Amino acid sequence: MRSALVVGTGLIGTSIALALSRRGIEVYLRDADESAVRTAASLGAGRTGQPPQAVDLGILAVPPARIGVMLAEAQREDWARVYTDVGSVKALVHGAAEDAGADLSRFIGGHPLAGRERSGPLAARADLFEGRPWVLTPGPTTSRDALNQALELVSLCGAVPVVMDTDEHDHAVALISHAPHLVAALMAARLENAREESVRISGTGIRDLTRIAGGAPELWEDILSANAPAIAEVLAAYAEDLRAAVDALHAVGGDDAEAAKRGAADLADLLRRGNTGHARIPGKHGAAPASYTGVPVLISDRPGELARLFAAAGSVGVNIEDVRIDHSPGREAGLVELMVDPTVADRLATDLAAAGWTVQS
Ligand SMILES: NC(=O)c1ccc[n+]([C@@H]2O[C@H](COP(=O)([O-])OP(=O)(O)OC[C@H]3O[C@@H](n4cnc5c(N)ncnc54)[C@H](O)[C@@H]3O)[C@@H](O)[C@H]2O)c1
Ligand SMILES: O=C(O)C(=O)C[C@]1(C(=O)O)C=C[C@@H](O)C=C1
Repeated sequence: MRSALVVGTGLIGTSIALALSRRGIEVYLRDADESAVRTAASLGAGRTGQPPQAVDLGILAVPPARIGVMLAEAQREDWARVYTDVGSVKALVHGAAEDAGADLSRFIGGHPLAGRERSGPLAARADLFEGRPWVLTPGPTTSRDALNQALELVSLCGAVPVVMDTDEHDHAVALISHAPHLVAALMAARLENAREESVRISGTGIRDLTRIAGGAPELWEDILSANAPAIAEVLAAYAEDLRAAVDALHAVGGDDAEAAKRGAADLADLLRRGNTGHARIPGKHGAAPASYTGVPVLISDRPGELARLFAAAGSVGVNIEDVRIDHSPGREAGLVELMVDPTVADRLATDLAAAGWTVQS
């Protein structure tokens, strides 16, 4: 691939454009919102303006409901040789593209399973897709050229291609992305009118569980509507489990000793199922989930402090696998947990402490 056009320079489009530009691809940017294009260009994601001729790959990174019609229009105006999209649902996109009269042989559906709870070009990151699954949904008529260009895109973004059919994809994301998003929103919505005294003491648990509830409501309304039946099926299963959990809790808190025992066993069973399900979620690069050890370090709230801490870990040869930051508003310090291989955790704690960092035990 030599050239690409990204339509929709928000979080995902700009992240892709940044990754491609860094790999030397000539990237053109387009968006209905002029300021989004200008911002993306100023970040180094590519150039504004019309490409002089059709580019190798057109990447449609707009909300799912817009993709089908946009593909047909792009093909009529010959923006690119072949196209892919990044929409979070796939059957609707393929159906809408067909209804709009698009040439499906020059299109392959795509969906990177990476994102953030923030929108727009300023939230973009060139490394957003590193090691993440990127689903491709070729149809019966998809050309070899479209498949190859999409595979090259995935590889240039550092992601891992996974081929699926559209229905299989939509059922899978209902379970692992869309229903969880709704539940996160339900949990966060409970805080809307909660007492300030309660919300103030929120810890990392509720923060982790509700992070994605911060996503843009317009985009998520579009995504959820486009995959509604599959999501409703998953929610109905949650509802059964919730009913059982409520019954178990009532029994545990009641006067009947036998019922309380059964209720406790039901709760334990649910929690065990949770452990098993959680353990199945793949870790980085699609590998089996690794268990890392956290090294908690207290840092002051000064610009550059985090970068200095990462550099300190790097200088003693330790790879940081993940990081959690607990930043309490109004405090001058934050707690950073460096997640590392268990075999190097003690050495890292000792070396950081020796270098003057406040490592918590
Ligand atoms: N947010 C995520 O975590 C995530 C992850 C993977 C895939 N996706 C998918 O990526 C796509 C984009 O999501 P995002 O999070 O980048 O959203 P975003 O809101 O950050 O960006 C979308 C951009 O599309 C532009 N746009 C909308 N309609 C347009 C049109 N008709 N013509 C030109 N530009 C138009 C908007 O102005 C905006 O700049 C969606 O299809 C979404 O389902 C999102
Ligand atoms: O990490 C996040 O913030 C996301 O919302 C990412 C996430 C996901 O559910 O994993 C959300 C929607 C996309 O279609 C793909 C990825």
